[in-house]
Amino acid sequence: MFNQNHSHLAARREQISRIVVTAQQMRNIEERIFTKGMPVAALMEKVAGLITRRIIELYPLSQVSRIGILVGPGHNGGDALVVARELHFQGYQVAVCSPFSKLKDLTSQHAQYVKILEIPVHESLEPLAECDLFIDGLFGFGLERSLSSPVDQIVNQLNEWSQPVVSIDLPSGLHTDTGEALGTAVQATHTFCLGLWKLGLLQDQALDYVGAAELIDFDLPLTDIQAILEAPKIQRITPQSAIATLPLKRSPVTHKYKQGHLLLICGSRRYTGVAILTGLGARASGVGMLSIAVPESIKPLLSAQLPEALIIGCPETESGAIAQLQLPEKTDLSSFDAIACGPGLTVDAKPILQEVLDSDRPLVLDADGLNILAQMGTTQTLQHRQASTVLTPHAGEFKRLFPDTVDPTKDRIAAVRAATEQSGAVVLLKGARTAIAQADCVWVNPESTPALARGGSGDVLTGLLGGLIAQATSKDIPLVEIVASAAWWHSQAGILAADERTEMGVDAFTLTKYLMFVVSRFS
Ligand SMILES: NC(=O)C1=CN([C@@H]2O[C@H](COP(=O)(O)OP(=O)(O)OC[C@H]3O[C@@H](n4cnc5c(N)ncnc54)[C@H](O)[C@@H]3O)[C@@H](O)[C@H]2O)[C@@H](O)CC1
Ligand SMILES: Nc1ncnc2c1ncn2[C@@H]1O[C@H](COP(=O)(O)OP(=O)(O)O)[C@@H](O)[C@H]1O
Ligand SMILES: [K+]
Repeated sequence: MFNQNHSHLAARREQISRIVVTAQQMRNIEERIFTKGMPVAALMEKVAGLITRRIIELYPLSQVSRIGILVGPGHNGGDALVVARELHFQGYQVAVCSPFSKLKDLTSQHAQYVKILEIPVHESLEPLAECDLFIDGLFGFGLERSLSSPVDQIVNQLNEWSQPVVSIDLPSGLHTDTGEALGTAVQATHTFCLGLWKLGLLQDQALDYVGAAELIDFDLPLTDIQAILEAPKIQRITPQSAIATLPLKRSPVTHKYKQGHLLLICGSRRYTGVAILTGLGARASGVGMLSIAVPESIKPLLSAQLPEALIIGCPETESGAIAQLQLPEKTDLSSFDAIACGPGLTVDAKPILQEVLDSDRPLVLDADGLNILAQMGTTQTLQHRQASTVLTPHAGEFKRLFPDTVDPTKDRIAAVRAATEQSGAVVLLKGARTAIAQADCVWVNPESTPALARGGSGDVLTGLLGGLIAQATSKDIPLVEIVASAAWWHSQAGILAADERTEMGVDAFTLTKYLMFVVSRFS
């Protein structure tokens, strides 16, 4: 019985940790449970109790004694006032900054009560300058417009000070869905996201404000969540979701051709190292057979670095790009389980792209593969493909591929969704929080490291991804999930490498060495 409950809780935790909501969806979920009878005030007590407990764990009285609480007009402010009261009872010296004259009813009642408890309440922030810690309860998902005076000045002042800040639900000022700072926003040390992950916290532009983010689960029933969240669904990649798609178990009687055959087409005389890095990424995927097509003149270099791979030397252009694919005898593109094409090709390799697009194999396009595709016209060109295509642009490549759609620097999730809808491809938009979309399904990689912001780390991803797709062709796993798992694996290797070697120590070659440790750690 105990075990059953335990596994039930673990399953809930996993499900909850994958869900991502917009402000409107969160509002609808909460309304649903309030309509069913959960009192708003009771929920606020519960949530604030959980927040208080976590603050005490992170900032015990032995280290922090004075806490400043910033209170906004809505229920985010209400949460903050309950936290103020509870911290006061726990022995902290609490002071409140409440710059709004009009508060929602419940918030106003809590404001009255903290005054009765003789907790000092100020309209300005200045009297709180000596606090050791701040709790930001100005706005949560109810923020509707840019911060204006005086609250914008309060936020700017707070950001200038050096004390840690815990934001309740979201750093105040951030748009709940796009993560954009509306005018200004609190730069938090910790963000305690309440109930379900808000989309804005997974957008790159929010990351300078969010600090370390964690979810405070307050037991929203899964049935109520599921009743509101219809497709399209946005999900966070978790270790469990990623590991589930990796080709970890092999049949004892398998052989190399059953473990996938990947063709990489990459490199030029100018970009030799790129081809090596892509090859090393593919090697780490565990793919059964690896063939790498490169210009003839760099074949010896590739052979030296990847002795297990079949290196196919191809005729080259004057500039040192692959001029045409020259596959070994009795081999054509249908001999491979997947093709990954693009890193280091240069745009002179244009005829190659047409050839791989015409094949009926799953195809990953990256780097120059994307630049050539953009020249050809993304949507029209991909219309003719018979098999799946995965595009892996960073924001610059994305804009070239999809010039007339949502700007990926404004809303990455909306952008990646529009791109998959337009092109029919699986689109992986690289960044700090890489987003992957196919049809109405979106996955976001919630954890990574800026150590990966370094030339060559994307090439490693292309090889890894190609190798995983080649191995999965006989399995019944949605392609978008394999792509999401590759992004997760790549980031986790970066995190592991950065932990051991600092963020400066993760060059792309080193990254390839850490890939296998991720799987052994999590599986
Ligand atoms: N409903 C509940 O009982 C729960 C509420 N929760 C908390 O409540 C928050 C949402 O509460 P609310 O819907 O009241 O929203 P907020 O507290 O985020 O703020 C909305 C209030 O601010 C005003 N406002 C919006 N933008 C403004 C701006 N730029 N300048 C000045 N005023 C502005 C609105 O008119 C409204 O009164 C969540 O983020 C969370 O902290 C959670 O604790 C979960 C349970
Ligand atoms: N700030 C960051 N945080 C986490 N990951 C990042 C960050 N910046 C870049 N990355 C990751 O590093 C890789 C860079 O790929 P890309 O831009 O194609 O570089 P390259 O072509 O030089 O290999 C991508 O996987 C991307 O998601
Ligand atoms: K807040």
